[in-house]
Amino acid sequence: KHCYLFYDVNPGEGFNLRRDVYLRVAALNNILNCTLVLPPWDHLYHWQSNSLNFQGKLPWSKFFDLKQLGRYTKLVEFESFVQEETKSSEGLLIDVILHLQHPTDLNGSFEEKANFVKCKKLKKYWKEDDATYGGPFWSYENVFAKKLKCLEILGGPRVLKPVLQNLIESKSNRLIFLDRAETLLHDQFGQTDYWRGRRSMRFSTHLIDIANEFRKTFLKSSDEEDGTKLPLDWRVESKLDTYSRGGPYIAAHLRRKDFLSARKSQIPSLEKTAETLSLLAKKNNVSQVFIASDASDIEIEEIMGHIPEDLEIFTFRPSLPTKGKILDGGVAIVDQIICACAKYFIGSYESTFSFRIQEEREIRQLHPDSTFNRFCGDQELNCQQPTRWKIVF
Ligand SMILES: C[C@@H]1O[C@H](OP(=O)(O)OP(=O)(O)OC[C@H]2O[C@@H](n3cnc4c(=O)[nH]c(N)nc43)[C@H](O)[C@@H]2O)[C@@H](O)[C@H](O)[C@@H]1O
Repeated sequence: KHCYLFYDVNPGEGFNLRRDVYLRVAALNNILNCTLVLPPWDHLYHWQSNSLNFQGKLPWSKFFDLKQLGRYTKLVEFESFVQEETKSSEGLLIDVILHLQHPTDLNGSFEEKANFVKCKKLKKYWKEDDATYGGPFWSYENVFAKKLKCLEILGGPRVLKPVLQNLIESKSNRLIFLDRAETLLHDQFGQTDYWRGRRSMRFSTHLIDIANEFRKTFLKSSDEEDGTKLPLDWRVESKLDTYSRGGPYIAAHLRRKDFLSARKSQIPSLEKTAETLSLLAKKNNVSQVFIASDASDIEIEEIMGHIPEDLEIFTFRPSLPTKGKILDGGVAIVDQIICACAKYFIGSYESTFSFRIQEEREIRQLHPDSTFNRFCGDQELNCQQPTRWKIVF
């Protein structure tokens, strides 16, 4: 019988870390030859727009191009799967929940391992009756599971494969749910297979169109002129002879909100931000600056107040109807696409949002010097720049 792999991530994690977890699970799915059931997007903590209501139970097609994703791993959207699987309205019964957790006792050894342990204090799952568990399951009510197991794991798909194979082949489990999937590591971060998966994560066409329209209207930028055009099918991408040019603007990802406390010493003041942007625009010989940020309008205005008059600052602020359609998650992706096509990019310290932009720029083959940059805190003396995780084909 064919196996299906479900998963979920610690609820507090943001969109861009989740994208990385997806790659690890997709790599696992590939070596198991199962079908990955894409976990619906639950309302994430960072999706805070007052003008929008509940932004949960979202399919992946809202943000990504399913056809391209499907060229890396076999997959299906959750709702399509449920419709197919449960022809009646009885709900979905998963065979086994595998709750992943970090080993409690490492003894200083970082050897890969996976061991079943007794499940402790898992309040989020409860017994419906002797044979079924209830749980959060992406806010869906009609989903249950037959068994719950806890697995301490240190490692990636390679370590998990035999465990899952055993569950599938010997114990005839067909629907397997990996919870806390962020515990799983990459087998080969930054290698060819990683980049294959990463390149398959093309954004939805409707979001790319919005970003391109913005570039054309405000930034005199287009893929044709900037050399940032990608082939229709990611599988035919290959190394170019020269680096791409990028659009006639510099772009910044300025992470504020919780980073103001979480990364206090590495986040610059608004005045210093403005100073850095002015300098970079001059250095790159451009008069346009695009800012992607979770900053408030007031903070953006303050930056503008410190910028010389010959420099134009742009932010993507969609109309309400557009925002209602693409939601906070879509707005963030449009911001990322615009940053991905700029002549020069500067991001924020250890933000996965910035990391994903850097990857997009590697995929478009812009010069690494124009990509792996970050803002420094006002007091940072030796401001180390981001690691250069360069694309390999
Ligand atoms: C410290 C950690 O940082 C992690 O954040 P970090 O890696 O930056 O990046 P993310 O995990 O994506 O979470 C940040 C979220 O904030 C919004 N956001 C941040 N920057 C922008 C922007 O430039 N434009 C738009 N439109 N939205 C932005 C967006 O919803 C994004 O997914 C968090 O996920 C963790 O929960 C934790 O807080």
